[in-house]
Amino acid sequence: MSPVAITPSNGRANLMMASEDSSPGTPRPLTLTPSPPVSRSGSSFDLSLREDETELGLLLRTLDFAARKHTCQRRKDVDQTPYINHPIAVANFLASTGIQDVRVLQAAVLHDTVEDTHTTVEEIADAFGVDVARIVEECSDDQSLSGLERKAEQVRTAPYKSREAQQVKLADKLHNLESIRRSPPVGWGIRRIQAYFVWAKQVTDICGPSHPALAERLNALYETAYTRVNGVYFPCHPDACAPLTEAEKDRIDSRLRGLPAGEKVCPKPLFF
Ligand SMILES: Nc1nc2c(ncn2[C@@H]2O[C@H](COP(=O)(O)OP(=O)(O)O)[C@@H](OP(=O)(O)OP(=O)(O)O)[C@H]2O)c(=O)[nH]1
Repeated sequence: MSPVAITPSNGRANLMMASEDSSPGTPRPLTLTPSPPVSRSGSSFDLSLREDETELGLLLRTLDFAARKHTCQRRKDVDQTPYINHPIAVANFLASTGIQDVRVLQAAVLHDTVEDTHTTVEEIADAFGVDVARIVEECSDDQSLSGLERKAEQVRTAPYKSREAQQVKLADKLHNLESIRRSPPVGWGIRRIQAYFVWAKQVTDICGPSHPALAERLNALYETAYTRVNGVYFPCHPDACAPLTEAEKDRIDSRLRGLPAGEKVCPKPLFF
């Protein structure tokens, strides 16, 4: 996705492509100065509340927007969980660890809409204000890059993201990592799981200071997450984990025993 400079204008979005003045074919300039906290951005507090709308109503409108955008999408786990479960869980991690800024919770709910659906940053700014749009933009990978390049970009740009975007990143990674430990994406083997954990730790080590409560949960996970694939037990993070004990193997067995074998996706077609 292209970098977008967002400037507030009468509470409405006024978005300028950062590359507008570049000649065609010129690589787009990358912003490498730390983003100011959203709370100190041009719009001092842009909540985009509609007339008579409460913050709770705004959050529900945001959930409704994200649910529509992700309607046809599923997660990669064996259950093919509805995709919307992920952004809801990310927002819930933040709310349950003390984040009260509704713009951060909205951005968490919306964080994959630009990257994974046809939603634009401008559309989000229009519906929810420039602050939320900017956080979502900061959390969106450039889809024109390869998977490996996107991963490298996340590590490279993490220090320059706003505190709010870093908080969403922490919650996003925590949910993905917990999902992998509980039920790895179909087809993922040991190497891929460990590579994801190693990479995620690089990103979350940088973002950690933005929200110590989540950083602590992530560190606990890196140190204690083990799983089993094709009968082989292993630590999810090859370096951060303590040696695997027999008691831990039993815990893995009992956790995985509850998982479906993958022959039926959930939900079976149920229509109400
Ligand atoms: N753990 C897990 N991940 C799932 C699942 N379903 C979808 N995903 C998404 O898949 C990506 C991780 O898979 P990769 O193989 O590393 O990434 P890629 O498909 O985008 O190349 C994550 O997004 P990402 O944008 O690459 O990473 P992130 O920035 O969201 O962490 C994650 O949000 C699932 O069931 N479990």
